[in-house]
Amino acid sequence: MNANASHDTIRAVQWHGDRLALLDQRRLPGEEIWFDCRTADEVTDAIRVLAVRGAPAIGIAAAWGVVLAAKSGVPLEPILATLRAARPTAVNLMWALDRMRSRIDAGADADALEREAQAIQDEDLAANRLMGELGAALIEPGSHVLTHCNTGSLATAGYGTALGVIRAGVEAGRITQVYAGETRPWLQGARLTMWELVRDGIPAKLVADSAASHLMKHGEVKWVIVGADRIAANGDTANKIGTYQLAIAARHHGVKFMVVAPSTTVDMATANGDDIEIELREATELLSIGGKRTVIDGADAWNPVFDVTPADLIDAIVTERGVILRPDESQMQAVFG
Ligand SMILES: CSC[C@H]1O[C@H](OP(=O)(O)O)[C@H](O)[C@@H]1O
Repeated sequence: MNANASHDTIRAVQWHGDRLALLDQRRLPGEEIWFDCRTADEVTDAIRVLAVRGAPAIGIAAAWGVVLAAKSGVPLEPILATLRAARPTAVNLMWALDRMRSRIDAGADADALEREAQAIQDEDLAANRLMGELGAALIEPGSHVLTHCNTGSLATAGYGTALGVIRAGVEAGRITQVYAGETRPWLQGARLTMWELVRDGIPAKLVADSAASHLMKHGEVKWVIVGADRIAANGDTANKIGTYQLAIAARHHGVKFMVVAPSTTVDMATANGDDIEIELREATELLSIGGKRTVIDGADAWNPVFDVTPADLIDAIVTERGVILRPDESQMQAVFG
């Protein structure tokens, strides 16, 4: 691994006092294009089109959207509502907006809201580093692991959740090979996770989503390590589409399954995974690749972009508050109740 790992330099969401600079994740890995959001509505649009994506990152971006609105003096109630509706599954978005609202209700001015948004961002980075250590400690030296989607610096304030565990595990010699699933249809794994891992000099191989079970069958991986968008009160976990089938295959093949997410991803107000809204995105995202249509005209598609892994298929949930092994409602209540 490159001693000057670049993960410390990837900050996909950057506040500049009167604008929010975003690294456009639709353009990676071919182009590193930045653009500025100067209004809350521009932040909402950026979240909607996945220019910024990843559960923690969209919560952080939304918090800065509130600051942009407060500085411009527009009424904040409609701004909070519009930001909240940008995407439905990742609870970090609602958590961040609720935290900003509580400061607004307490009379915070624009400067105080700016400090709050900065705190949200800084706390996320600190949580990722702690989770990296906690999760890596579970992994026996010399392990190969499989990850899904992108849960790295691009999806957070930096370092990453599942990818943070992988970074810490590689640094500690506990992980010697990473397999990254391509993550159809938006290709977060192929386009974003491989970009982060190659930049860090971490040994990584891309695998087709459909190759994951075959990989596990041949004993190539010890852990599947993924992020989360919403963890319900019983430990059921919503994450990128394809996660559920990875968990089924992992259990079948005796591979351990780790979910890594900050406490801002835990939603104790949602009883179980059946109650988590799964975002359905446009069929066109499935009917084309890189803007080129790959399916006959007239064809339609069903494009859910998250699924729910039941708690009984999860071996460990790693948060900055600690590790929950074989999560269930009572353990979740003990830590997050
Ligand atoms: C630490 S990112 C968590 C989560 O967010 C991603 O979804 P998306 O790329 O659609 O924003 C993916 O589900 C990650 O696991």
